[in-house]
Amino acid sequence: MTTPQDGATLNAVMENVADAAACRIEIRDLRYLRDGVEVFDGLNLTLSERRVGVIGRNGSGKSQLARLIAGLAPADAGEVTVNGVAVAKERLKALRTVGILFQNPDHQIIFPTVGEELTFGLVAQGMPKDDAQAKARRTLEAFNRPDWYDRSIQTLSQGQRHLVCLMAVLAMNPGVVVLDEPFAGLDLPTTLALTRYLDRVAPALVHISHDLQALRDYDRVIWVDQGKVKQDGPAAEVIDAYVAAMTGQGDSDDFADL
Ligand SMILES: Nc1ncnc2c1ncn2[C@@H]1O[C@H](COP(=O)(O)OP(=O)(O)OP(=O)(O)O)[C@@H](O)[C@H]1O
Repeated sequence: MTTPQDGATLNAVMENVADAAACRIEIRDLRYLRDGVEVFDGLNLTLSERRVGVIGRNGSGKSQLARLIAGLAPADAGEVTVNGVAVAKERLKALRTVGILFQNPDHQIIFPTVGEELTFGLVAQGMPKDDAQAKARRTLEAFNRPDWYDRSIQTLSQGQRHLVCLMAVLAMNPGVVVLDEPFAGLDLPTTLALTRYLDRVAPALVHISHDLQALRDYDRVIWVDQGKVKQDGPAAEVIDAYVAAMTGQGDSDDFADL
């Protein structure tokens, strides 16, 4: 990947970037069932740090938490608000408040060209189409990809598709970006480049990952286990406790609780 613009230039193009200090996620008495399976029963969390990591075993509830914070699923009881917006109910406001990146860009990209993909999110936010197209072009320029506007998604590599998703999300200027393992399967330089982009311009990040190293410098890490917060605190402390516990479990060759 080629070098992006510096953070100040990116911020200027992203426009109206939310103040990181004002970003706040409130999860109150959250109950959530997925196809009859109880994923959360009374979860409470307040997140106001700039970089929050979420870790936990397969099936512990991390992706469902990401969907709930992004407002993509309604809670069965309780509420999730991001910067005061009830994200599942106030969908238009939620699109301006929180963005999400999934593991597989092909689950996120809908349109055949890069320009259409970036324009779509902005129009969904309520921007007139001409303005949205102009902003899509400005965003591509900020990421040193001005020639990608008419580029077919099919001609892009997996890493490049991730970059399209990232640009589409950041063009919408969300205060909070939720990352649901978006870099799994990418090579190290691509992962580092995408992470650097995010670090420069995303006001607040909630990053779900099995890559514990990527979260070591975060302000806070939450270990989720069977839909509950098992440990919550400084990154190094929580990650070390998690590794110690998982190393013990890994010795047992038991998949029963997966
Ligand atoms: N589409 C679905 N239908 C029914 N149950 C689901 C669905 N998706 C997830 N679940 C259940 O919800 C629970 C939490 O799953 P979730 O995907 O949030 O786990 P995760 O922590 O993200 O796991 P992984 O690390 O494997 O991605 C699991 O018990 C899972 O079986």
